Amino acid sequence: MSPDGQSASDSAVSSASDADASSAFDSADSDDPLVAVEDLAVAFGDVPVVSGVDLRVDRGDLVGLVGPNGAGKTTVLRAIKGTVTPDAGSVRLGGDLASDLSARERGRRVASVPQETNLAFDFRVRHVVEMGRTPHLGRFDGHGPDDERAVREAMDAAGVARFADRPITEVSGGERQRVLLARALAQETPALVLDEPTASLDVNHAVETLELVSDLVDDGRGALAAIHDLDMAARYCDELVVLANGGVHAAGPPEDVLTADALRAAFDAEAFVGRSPATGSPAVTAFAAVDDPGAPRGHDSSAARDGHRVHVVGSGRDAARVLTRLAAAGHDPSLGVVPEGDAAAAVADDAGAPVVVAPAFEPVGDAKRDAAVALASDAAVAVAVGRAGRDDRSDAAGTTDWSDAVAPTGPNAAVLAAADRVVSVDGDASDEALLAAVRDLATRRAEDAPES
Ligand SMILES: Nc1ncnc2c1ncn2[C@@H]1O[C@H](COP(=O)(O)OP(=O)(O)OP(=O)(O)O)[C@@H](O)[C@H]1O
Repeated sequence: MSPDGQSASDSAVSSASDADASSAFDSADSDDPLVAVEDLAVAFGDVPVVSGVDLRVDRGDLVGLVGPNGAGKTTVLRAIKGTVTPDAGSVRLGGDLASDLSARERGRRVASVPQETNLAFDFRVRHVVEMGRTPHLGRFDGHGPDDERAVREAMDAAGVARFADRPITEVSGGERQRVLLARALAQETPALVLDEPTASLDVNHAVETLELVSDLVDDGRGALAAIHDLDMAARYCDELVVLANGGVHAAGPPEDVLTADALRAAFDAEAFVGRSPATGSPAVTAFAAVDDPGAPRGHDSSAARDGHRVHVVGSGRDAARVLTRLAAAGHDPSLGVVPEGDAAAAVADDAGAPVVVAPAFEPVGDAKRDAAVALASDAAVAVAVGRAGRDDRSDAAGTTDWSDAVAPTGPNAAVLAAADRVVSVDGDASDEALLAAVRDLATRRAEDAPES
């Protein structure tokens, strides 16, 4: 196939044909998806980029397209816009094959916000936004009141009215991105495709932009957005499509799709997926991969991690961090005993890790202690997270002093005693040291185990 003309790719619509002026798309009455991509394949020359891509955007859907650099997100969006011709498969807009539609009709069905633009001329911002009206104009029409209203509303919504009379060449990268959003809004299409719409935006404008798209979707439009920021994608999108390794790696609601295994397989990243306390949506913490020969990584390693059962003893943020890092590295952690409300307990819940929690101001009961002992003795390794040399203990009143949960006479002494092998770390331990020690002890334990 051939990429067909970069020059046309960034304009709202490249030409106006009257051939289908009467076929104004009104899918409000239709059950057809606004965008349906089926079995799409695109190659540049003889280099395949994506194949077998299926996705659909219905009214009310904000679909996020995520994936590593070079996965083909922009290519898929360009195939939908019609600026790249698929080698195989189909793109339908409102039920009709996009290839059967004129540029004008496509421009009435889908508007795009490109990642970059070649708007080299010093058009005023207002004129760039007015270009969004092109698909709605007859061959000889000027802008009418409806066009002026649409342009005004789009500039207000995207927050560009303030610099409407500035040349586009004299606005910042982030302002330019919002101008392109305004141009797409002025097009008043049922579907929007956005390529990294927040890439150059400060945090306030990034949130405003996604809130705006989200509101438009709630009002009945549909949008497909390539987004690198996984937390933002999880927060705003109804569904995520993960592109990786030449195709769709996973698709579905963010909480189903953003898992540590999926991130490892798609992004080759070590990541912990928790929950944002503020929004409740998945929150991704990625770590620099630690060079570890025992831990295979790579494209086909989604289920191949050599993880071990590791029981963590300790409390607070230090234990939370250790648990997070172990889970991201593919281990299978558990935790306890920790006091109710502890930061590490919240992380364990997010990780789906077994955790034993005891009331903060009472002695640790036998049942709790036994439960943690069982977890520790089942683990290949226990990690004691604490401050070396402390000797805190249950006090005379019978409550538990959690200030150093791993002290030799502290509340978890019996739990640590039950573990086969124990790694002791303090809060400053490096990831490398922690992971190397865990893997080393786990491997030695496996070697020492009697043959069955
Ligand atoms: N016009 C082109 N000619 C040849 N190869 C291209 C062309 N456009 C893109 N590619 C290649 O296709 C692959 C996918 O590129 P694409 O821009 O779609 O990825 P992406 O997922 O959007 O990446 P990023 O996250 O970095 O923006 C890359 O390897 C890229 O180099």
